[in-house]
Amino acid sequence: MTDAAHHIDLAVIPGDGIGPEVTAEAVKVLLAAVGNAVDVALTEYELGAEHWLATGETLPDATLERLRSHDAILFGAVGAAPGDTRIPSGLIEREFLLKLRFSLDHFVNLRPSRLYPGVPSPLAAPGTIDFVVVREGTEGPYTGNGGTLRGGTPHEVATEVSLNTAHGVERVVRDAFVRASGRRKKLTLVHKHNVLVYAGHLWKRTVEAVAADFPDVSHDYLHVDAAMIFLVTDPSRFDVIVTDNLFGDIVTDLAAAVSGGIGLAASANLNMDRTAPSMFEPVHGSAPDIAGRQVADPTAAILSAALLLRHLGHDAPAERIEQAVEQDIAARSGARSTSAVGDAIAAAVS
Ligand SMILES: NC(=O)C1=CN([C@@H]2O[C@H](COP(=O)(O)OP(=O)(O)OC[C@H]3O[C@@H](n4cnc5c(N)ncnc54)[C@H](O)[C@@H]3O)[C@@H](O)[C@H]2O)C=CC1
Ligand SMILES: CC(C)CC(=O)C(=O)O
Ligand SMILES: [Mg+2]
Repeated sequence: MTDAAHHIDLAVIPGDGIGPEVTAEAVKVLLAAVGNAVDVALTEYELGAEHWLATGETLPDATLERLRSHDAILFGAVGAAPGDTRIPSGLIEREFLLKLRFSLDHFVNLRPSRLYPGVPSPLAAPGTIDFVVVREGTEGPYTGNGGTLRGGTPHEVATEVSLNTAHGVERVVRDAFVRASGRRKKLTLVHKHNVLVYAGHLWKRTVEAVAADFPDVSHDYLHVDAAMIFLVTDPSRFDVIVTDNLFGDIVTDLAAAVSGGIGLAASANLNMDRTAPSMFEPVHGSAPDIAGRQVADPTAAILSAALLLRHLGHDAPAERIEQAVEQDIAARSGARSTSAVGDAIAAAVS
């Protein structure tokens, strides 16, 4: 057996707000699930809005290089409260989080949605939601191409350019087809090519071209606005959704809401070429409105740890976590603290 079968060199970035609270539970459960079978070396990094306030650092290049040396990164969330005027809006999101995702080439942002048995959904019936969103993670409108001309004047012009490359679109579309092939064999491209014609047509042409290599997978297309109707009225029609960085961000918060809440939604930022560590984090943000009160649901972070273990080839402990989460969710009755949820799931996987 290789050393990778027994050892994980894990970077942990708890971040801001509820990030440290939910990440502590994810680490607790991960360690309990692997037990003595895998030696996990943890290195914690203080990064995020609070760190910037204390030091003026977002993501120094030296820190990025240290992060690059780990097997994987477990991340909580970063960001200040929307009204916090001490921190320029977008600074931490762009100069820490997006810099990290782009630098480590996390081109597949995988966000599974499943309505677990026992979870009350505002809209969907049990068993009707089981799809994954494959969100492009390194391009789109999040690349920071843009600017302001004549800022603050009545003639101000603000741009935010969406970058879509043939290479970037092809690799994520191909990944989505591979995933669809291993699932219910249905891929839906979500975009807005009736208005965003240049990017939209590149995505559509790419899906048509890659589809030829996957004759077992059927594919269709929905404009993003109509897709949101079906996500609410008929989520069972989706198996694999592939979409760009911005649409994927929005689609997956709605997907989380209809499948039991943002506290259950896990994600993986994957470098599928394995040229750098992948990063695992809940879909949600730092939730400043509930931070520090031990009321956040750590399930999304815990399920993200399971995705991490799977990515590194530790399928058995990942499976234990997923089953324990499913049982924990099914048995929920009253309110529990963040750490009580983590304790219960950790006990179940030990
Ligand atoms: N990956 C990341 O680090 C992300 C960071 N952010 C940042 O987080 C900050 C807050 O952003 P918001 O727009 O408020 O989004 P958010 O996802 O942090 O919170 C939205 C709502 O969901 C609730 N919520 C989130 N996670 C929860 C959990 N685990 N359990 C129970 N309730 C939960 C919050 O209390 C809030 O009411 C901002 O600075 C934003 O930029 C937002 C999204 C992702
Ligand atoms: C804060 C953003 C950079 C990202 C985001 O909202 C997300 O990835 O879900
Ligand atoms: Mg988001």
